[in-house]
Amino acid sequence: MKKYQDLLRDVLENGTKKDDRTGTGTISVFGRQFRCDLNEGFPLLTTKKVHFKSVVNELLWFLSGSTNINDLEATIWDEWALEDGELGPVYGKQWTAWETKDGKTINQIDYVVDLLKNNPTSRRILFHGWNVEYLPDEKLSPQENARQGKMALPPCHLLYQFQVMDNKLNLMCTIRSNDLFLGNPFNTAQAALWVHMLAQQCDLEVGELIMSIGDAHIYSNHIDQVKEQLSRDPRALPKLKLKRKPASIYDYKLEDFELEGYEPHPPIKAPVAI
Ligand SMILES: Nc1nc(=O)c2c([nH]1)NC[C@@H]1CN(c3ccc(C(=O)N[C@@H](CCC(=O)O)C(=O)O)cc3)CN21
Ligand SMILES: O=c1ccn([C@H]2C[C@H](O)[C@@H](COP(=O)(O)O)O2)c(=O)[nH]1
Repeated sequence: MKKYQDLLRDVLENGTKKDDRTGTGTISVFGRQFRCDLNEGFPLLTTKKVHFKSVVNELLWFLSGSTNINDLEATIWDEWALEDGELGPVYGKQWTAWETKDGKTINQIDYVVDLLKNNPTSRRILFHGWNVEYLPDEKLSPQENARQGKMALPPCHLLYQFQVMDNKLNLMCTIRSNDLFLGNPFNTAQAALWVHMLAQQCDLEVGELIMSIGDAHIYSNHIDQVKEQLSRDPRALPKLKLKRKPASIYDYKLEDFELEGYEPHPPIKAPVAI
């Protein structure tokens, strides 16, 4: 993942100091892309160990439609949830049960699977989470927003646009705001998982992943960790093995995902900005 290191260097060299909602402060650039050919390996960082199980768990949790951290086997959302575990209508709700004015719901994932199988030349194969009716008030805390039926946090990875060319499945994932040290490694690996899972379900080959980022930032309390990471040499990317073909996109389990040859540098801890 030299491209990831190049992005970190770009932000350190060209970024601007900026205040932010969390009060932590960032160095930011605006508008960056990097591309990964998924046939060259699975894009999981090797310059620090990323907890792959949490990456998979969070994705399967989104896909289940749950918005409650009690259904998530990871602690990464704890700081934003209400006492009962609720986060308001965040990712899983918008992806699988977007509410309509007649009181019904639309499953955007079903729509994507249907198009990939039945109309793969379409240029409309996408799902997104930016449901303006449920956006939080930035002046209130995540919990206050969730209590009022709003999202605790608005989506960061908000648009997943797929395209099929030469029987290969490509994805452009748009992220409006990206915590490059903690969030980005999860976001990139999950986007790659989407391509692998949908390609398997729809009898396609994996193609290219394009990560397209709006505000790409390094938090002021992640600088030392970033420098440590930049001092490390990237290693060969692991390979992802899907151990079986589940009956549908909703039937994947943690045990279905196996990484071969993941030999990263040690983990690096960093505080999360709330
Ligand atoms: N500031 C901020 N950055 C984020 O990346 C982020 C948010 N807020 N809010 C919502 C979610 C939660 N996400 C998170 C939160 C924490 C970690 C984190 O602490 N990761 C550690 C440990 C991972 C684990 O527990 O398995 C890491 O070293 O990657 C990662 C993503 C991504 N999102
Ligand atoms: O998947 C995610 C979720 C969150 N983030 C980061 C990006 C920002 O640092 C914060 C969100 O704060 P906003 O003020 O709403 O932009 O969380 C991420 O990188 N990836």
